[in-house]
Amino acid sequence: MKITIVGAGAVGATCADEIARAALCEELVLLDIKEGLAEGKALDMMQTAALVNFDTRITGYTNNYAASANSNVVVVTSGIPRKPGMTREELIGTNAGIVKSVIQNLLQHSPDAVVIVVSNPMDTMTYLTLQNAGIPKNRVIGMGGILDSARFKCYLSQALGCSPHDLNAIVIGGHGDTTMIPLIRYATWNSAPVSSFLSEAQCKQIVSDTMVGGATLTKLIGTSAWYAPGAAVRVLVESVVHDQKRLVSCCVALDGEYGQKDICLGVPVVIGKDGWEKIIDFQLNEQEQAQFNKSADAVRKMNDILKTV
Ligand SMILES: NC(=O)c1ccc[n+]([C@@H]2O[C@H](COP(=O)([O-])OP(=O)(O)OC[C@H]3O[C@@H](n4cnc5c(N)ncnc54)[C@H](O)[C@@H]3O)[C@@H](O)[C@H]2O)c1
Ligand SMILES: O=C(O)C[C@H](O)C(=O)O
Repeated sequence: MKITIVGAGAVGATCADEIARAALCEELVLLDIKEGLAEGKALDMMQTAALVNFDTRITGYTNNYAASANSNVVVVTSGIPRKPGMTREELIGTNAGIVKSVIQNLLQHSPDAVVIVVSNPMDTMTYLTLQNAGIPKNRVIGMGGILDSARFKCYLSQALGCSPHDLNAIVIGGHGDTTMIPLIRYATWNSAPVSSFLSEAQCKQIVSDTMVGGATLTKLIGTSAWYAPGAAVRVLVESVVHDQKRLVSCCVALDGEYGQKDICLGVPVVIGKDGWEKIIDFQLNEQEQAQFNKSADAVRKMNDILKTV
């Protein structure tokens, strides 16, 4: 098994660390445009192998896509992160060009890979990837909803005073401060609806905290997050590598599902060895469907900007 991660910055390096420690592949390639960065981070991580006991060979390269040849999974984290006060959408002008060229280079050497898109604005970068990759839609997965769902569970566990492991909660829609839809109606504490234990005001607060989860971290840190994003990518990669069929929220191409077409947006999907296998219909109620449609409208507007950048 071979995995390549492009972008050896905060998120890319954390993904590599998580994937190596979980022993998901024999070969892990880290690529960056910045001279020496991927080489250095790969070497640093290899020096943890004897301490944390993994056998993955991690190598780093500057712009050498030949080294990524025949990867089974590729993860795209290259691009700029936002700064406090910015939205993810503001990154489109810089990141669209980066993602487009990175995808072309990657697929030239690994035409059969499953592609995981992380760079922001992620929904639009996933759409851009799908438009340019020329590979089956099931092999293009945007990472966002799985991270947002983990944040949702974090806030729920704090309010309930419970273990996040005992929670089931999912966020669908766009991966944006205003486009995310935490499905509170479906959130359960080991099968019991969380609304049985939390007031309406508490539920509302958790939903709004979840939606701005990334912005809150960006304000605190000065740049965007990497630990939970890296762990979220690892869960997706694990489900592909071990054909686990995990049901998680990911950004995928919709063709009529959830009432939307010609767009990539977060929905519950089953992830297996060939990418996302099927979309699961959670039967949204009228209000949730209206929120989903509004989210799609906003993401579609962002996708339109691709024509001009
Ligand atoms: N989808 C998500 O849930 C999610 C979560 C966290 C971060 N992100 C996004 O991921 C991206 C990376 O965030 P980060 O914190 O790692 O940023 P970072 O600045 O730490 O790292 C980005 C890396 O990309 C590299 N890069 C830039 N252009 C490149 C190119 N053409 N080829 C190869 N490498 C290139 C840079 O040199 C840098 O090392 C940002 O766009 C951020 O918004 C998304
Ligand atoms: O918030 C960001 O800009 C980065 C990422 O999308 C996140 O949710 O952590």
